[in-house]
Amino acid sequence: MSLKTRILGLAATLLVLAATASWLAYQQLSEDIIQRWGQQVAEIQVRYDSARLLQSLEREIGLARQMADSSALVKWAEQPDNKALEQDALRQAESFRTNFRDNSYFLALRKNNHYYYNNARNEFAGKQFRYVLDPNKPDDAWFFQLISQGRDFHLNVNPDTELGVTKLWIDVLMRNEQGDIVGMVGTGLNLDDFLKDIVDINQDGITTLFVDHNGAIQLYRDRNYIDFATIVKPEGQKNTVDLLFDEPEDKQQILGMLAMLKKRSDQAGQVESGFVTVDGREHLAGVAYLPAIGWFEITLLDLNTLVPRSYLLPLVAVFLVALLVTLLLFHYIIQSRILKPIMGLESAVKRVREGNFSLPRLDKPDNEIGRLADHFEKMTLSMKDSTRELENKVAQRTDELSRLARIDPLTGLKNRRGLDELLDEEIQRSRRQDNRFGLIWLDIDHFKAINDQLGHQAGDEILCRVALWLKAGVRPYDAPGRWGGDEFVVILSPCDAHTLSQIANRIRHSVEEESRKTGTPVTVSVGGYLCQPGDTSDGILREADRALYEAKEQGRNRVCIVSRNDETPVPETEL
Ligand SMILES: Nc1nc2c(ncn2[C@@H]2O[C@H](COP(=O)(O)OP(=O)(O)OP(=O)(O)O)[C@@H](O)[C@H]2O)c(=O)[nH]1
Repeated sequence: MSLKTRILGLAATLLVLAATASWLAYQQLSEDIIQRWGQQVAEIQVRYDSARLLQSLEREIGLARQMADSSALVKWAEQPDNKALEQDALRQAESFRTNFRDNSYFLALRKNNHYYYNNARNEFAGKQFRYVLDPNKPDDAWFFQLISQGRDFHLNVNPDTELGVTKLWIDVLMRNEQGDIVGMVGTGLNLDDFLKDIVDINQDGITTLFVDHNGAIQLYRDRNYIDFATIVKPEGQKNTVDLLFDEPEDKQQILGMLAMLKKRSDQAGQVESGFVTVDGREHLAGVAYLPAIGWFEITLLDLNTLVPRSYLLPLVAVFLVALLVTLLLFHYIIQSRILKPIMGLESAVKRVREGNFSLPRLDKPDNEIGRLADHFEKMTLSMKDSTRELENKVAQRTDELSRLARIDPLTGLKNRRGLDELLDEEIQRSRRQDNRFGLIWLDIDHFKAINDQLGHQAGDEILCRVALWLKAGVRPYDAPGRWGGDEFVVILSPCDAHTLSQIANRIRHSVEEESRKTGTPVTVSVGGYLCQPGDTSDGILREADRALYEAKEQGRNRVCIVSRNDETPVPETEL
């Protein structure tokens, strides 16, 4: 796998890992933030809603309590048939009516179960006695139930069928000095107005409801859930708060919170919160106990509406785009600073390995790779120089060897190989140009005897001297050479019969004369042949050898020129 593929793979893996980690962190963090925030908001909202309810009710409850404590009312309740007391009491009740927010009151006497009522329109002035409460009538059960429970104060959401209104009733027991219950007074608040003020708040995602100490729903925006006349309903038939939740664990959680808060009712301002599912949506529920009225306030926050996670999505998008840009940048840097220079370097190394020292322009980023490329370039240049130098030396050496291979080391003349090559060239030229050339083959006479008498060293010196005389005796463009032992060959080109004879004789004479001067006289026998176009190398040598043989045969120290049958041998000519 190439480095580029690996780096791209690594970058892609990193991208996926980073994106996954970021997404998980975002999920966790956003949930955490929303939970913390939600819990604080839930607590604030619960306290705020509780305060609003209590603020609305406190004054009414206070007035109802004052009314229940009114001595005129208590006295009359003890003697309900006393008309004077009745007048007094009803006057008193009417004064309370004008103070109640709803400008209405009710008054029920235990002794005769008489129920009195007047409303804002003073509709029942002078006829406040409305009816007699019947213990066997379900609509009147509230009165008897409250007295039997002996709870001094009670809030009751109840439709009054006689009066045709649904109200939130504030019921306060009247007690005489001995503490006996003598009746009940209170006022009612129009439920619709009250719900509008306290519960139907126009805040998206926030639901407020109130439940009584048993968990029965008392104030809720959906009237169908309100547990009207809860006091007279047996347990199990009440619309309790758990009806709002889908999951059994949520129901248990909420009921558990109610129980816990009730237990800690002495600690003011306690709020419990937890996550629940309502209508399939996750909500944060905040619950507070209101000891003043014996109710619980529950606030449900739909967190997805209040703080949709999508709010934070642009953040994730920005992060992902930043990540992508970073990776692209990373890829660009890796590509331009590492991969491209390395690939260039690799192809350069390949070229050099194949013997091509001309490098393309290498990328040299300002890093280790750039420095490596620089070193490689310099190394290649130096290799190129030394290779060229080496090649030159080898060529020189080869030329030298080639020259030496064609030179006789003793005399410095061409050796047999050099003469062979030259002979071939002359044969070619003769054929091409249709001209003739001469070949002289000479041999020192009785050289063996010289060697034997004077020694091999002296023999060598004589060979060298003969070579010098030979060179001096030919034309500058003729080629003398040592064929081997004491035999020499001269190629004369161009040449004719006369020149051949003339030079052959001059050589023979020169060796005889010059050697005499050295004190060691030697003579040579010379054979000559005038080569014709079309002659072969073997034929030429054979003819020259034959001429030399003739010269030897005729007594040595003489020249013998042979020619083809159609030519006359040239007689020896003295110089
Ligand atoms: N000193 C010396 N002697 C050589 C060299 N090469 C060959 N010889 C000797 O040269 C002699 C050649 O003798 P031949 O050509 O056979 O006979 P020759 O004595 O010259 O007699 P003819 O040629 O018949 O006149 C031999 O004794 C070789 O040993 C050499 O390089 N140096």
